[in-house]
Amino acid sequence: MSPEGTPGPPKLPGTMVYTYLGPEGTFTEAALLQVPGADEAVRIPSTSVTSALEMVRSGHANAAVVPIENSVEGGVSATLDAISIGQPLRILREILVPITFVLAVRPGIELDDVRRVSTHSHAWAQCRNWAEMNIPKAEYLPASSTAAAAVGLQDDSSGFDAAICSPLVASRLGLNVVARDIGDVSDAVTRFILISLPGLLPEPTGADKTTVVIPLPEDRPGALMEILDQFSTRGVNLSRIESRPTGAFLGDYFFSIDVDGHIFDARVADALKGLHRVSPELRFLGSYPRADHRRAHVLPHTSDPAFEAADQWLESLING
Ligand SMILES: O=C(O)C(=O)C[C@]1(C(=O)O)C=C[C@@H](O)C=C1
Repeated sequence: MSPEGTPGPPKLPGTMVYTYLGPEGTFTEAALLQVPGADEAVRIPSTSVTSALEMVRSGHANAAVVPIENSVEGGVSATLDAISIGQPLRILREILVPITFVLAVRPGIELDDVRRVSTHSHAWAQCRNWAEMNIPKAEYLPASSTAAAAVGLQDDSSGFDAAICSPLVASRLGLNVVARDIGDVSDAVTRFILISLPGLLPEPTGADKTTVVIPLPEDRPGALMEILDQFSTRGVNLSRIESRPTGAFLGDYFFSIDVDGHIFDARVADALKGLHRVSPELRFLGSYPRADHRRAHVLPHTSDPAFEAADQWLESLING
C-alpha cells in the first residue's frame, strides 16, 4: 500500500513511475512534464512533499518532483527538511518553472466580496502585497497546493470563496477568474528537483550543481567559517546557502548548500573531503545539470589539471 492508503502503482517493467506534489494542475506537475518521457510515464499525485518522498523511499515510485526554491520567497522548508533526514535520496536534475497566479472565485462572487482566500503558503507569500491592496478584508486559509485550493473552490464545504492558483488549472476547471498576474514580482520562478534513491550519478556537463546538507558541529567556535573555507580555498562558488533548525534542540542547525560544479570536478571532490573532516555527518544530495546551463567560472589554480599536477608533485616528493 502507498502512504495514502491506496494500492501501490503497478510496477510495469520498463515503465517509469513518477510522483509529484498534486493534485493535477500544480506548478509541480508542470515541472514534471518538462522531464523527458514523463508525459508517457505513470504520474501519481501525492498530497504533500513528505508523502511524495515516501513513495520513492518505499519503492512505489521511481522518482519524485518537488519544489525546492522560489525566486521571491526563497527555500521551500518542507522539501529542505524532508530531504535532509531519513533514508538518503539523490537529486537527478532541476527544473525551472515561471510562476504566474490568478485569483479565481466562486460563481456570483466579485473581487470586493472576497472574505476567505486559500492557496499554498508559498503562493500566498508571493501575492501578499497584491492581496493587501485588492482584497484587504480577506482572511487567508492555507492549502496543500495551489491546485488543491482551486479544486476546493468547487466544494461547497471548503469554507473559502476565492483561490490563488495557476491560470492553467483555473481554465481546466472552468473557474471564474477575476484577476490575472497577481504575483508581487511579475517574473517569479520556482525551482523544482527530480529526486530518486541513490544510484548512478548524472554525467558532468560543465554546467552542474552539487547539493549538500552539513550539520553545524556543536560548540565549535568558527565552525561555519571552517565550512565556508572548504569551498573558498578550492574556488568553489556557492549558489545557495540556508540554515534550517534540526528540530533536536534550540540552536541546533544544519546548512543546506548548492555549489557550482560536479562531484567529478577535482575542486568539488576535494572540498567535500575537507567538509567530511569538519562535519563527518554531511549528506551528499547529488550532482546534476543546471537548468540554466550556466557554466562554472573555474580559476586556473582550481582546475582539474592544477589538482592533477599537485597530486603528481606530491607523489614525486614521496617516491624520490
Ligand atoms: O502549489 C503548487 O502548485 C506547487 O506546485 C507548490 C509551489 C511551492 O511550493 O512553491 C510551487 C510553485 C509556486 O511557487 C507556489 C507553490
